[in-house]
Amino acid sequence: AEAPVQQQKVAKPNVVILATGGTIAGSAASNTQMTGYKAGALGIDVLLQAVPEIHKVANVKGEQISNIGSESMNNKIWLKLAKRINELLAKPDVDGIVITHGTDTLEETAYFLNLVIKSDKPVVIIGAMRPATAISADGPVNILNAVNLAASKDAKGRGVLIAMNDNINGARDVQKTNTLRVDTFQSPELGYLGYFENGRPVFYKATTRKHTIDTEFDVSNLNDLPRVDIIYSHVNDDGRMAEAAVANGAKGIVHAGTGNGSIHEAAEPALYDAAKKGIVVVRSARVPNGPTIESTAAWDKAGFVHAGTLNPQKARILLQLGLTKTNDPQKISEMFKQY
Ligand SMILES: NC(=O)C[C@H](N)C(=O)O
Repeated sequence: AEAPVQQQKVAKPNVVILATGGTIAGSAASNTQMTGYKAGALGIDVLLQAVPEIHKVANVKGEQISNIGSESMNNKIWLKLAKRINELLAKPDVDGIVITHGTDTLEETAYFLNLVIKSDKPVVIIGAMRPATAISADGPVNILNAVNLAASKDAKGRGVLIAMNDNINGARDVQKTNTLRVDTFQSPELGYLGYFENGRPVFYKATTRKHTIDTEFDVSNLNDLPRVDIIYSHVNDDGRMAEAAVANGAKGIVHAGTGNGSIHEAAEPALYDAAKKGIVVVRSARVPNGPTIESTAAWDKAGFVHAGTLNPQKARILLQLGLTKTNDPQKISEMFKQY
């Protein structure tokens, strides 16, 4: 008689979900209420109970890092989150991470982690536009897709990924593009990296910009990040906001300029003064698409750095991390070409 075939049990990947708050953990008085709810009201256990299907895909453990609306995200939670992810991913028995987050600053946290996580294992960040209590809440399917992605070998080495509305976006290029709709996360300039097909992640593209294990940034000894302010330019801009940034101890200024990062002539003197004091000034644009490129104006001669396709809020993060290494504008300019 033939020997019985040994049932080979394939071990499921181990995924840790770190919850930070947001609408995905939001609770409203009724299932038709889509706004005016309390963000960050439900704990990680309640979120995961809504999606028992994740346990077929992976061994899932949840941890609560914070429970806030992401409009109130801060350096302290960022550093706690990054350090915890680095600690978890250093363990051989952790295969991937999912972070639940509010959508308002999700693109910022994603890019920050993209630059400071020291592992090529998958890190996926998600949120929701409808509270967990809403009819057709988008959180549960985003959680299921995210666990599939974090458990997938294909997601390795691609930087931090955003898994919302059946699309995969990369942390560097993703933006929240709509205040209310569930298809708000797009990479308008450079496009999606892939899609979910029946929950299975399928990649079509990868970023060529450096991230995770290839960056020079290390948060392990940081307890705070340098202050960098964003100044939004407009008609009749007069440079007072730049003066205020300097007076309040900014180490860097991101100027969200008009057009291709243009600066109002009345605001120029305050920014030149800031640069003379050793504050690094980055020119970015308030226009949602297109790069901010070098300029023949006196701006480049004053040492202002141009942000490329990073929007002001992402340029701010790269400048914060750059300033942990140097305050030489030329070296920071090199970083803007690589990351
Ligand atoms: N959809 C959301 O998650 C918005 C919420 N204000 C947050 O960012 O926490």
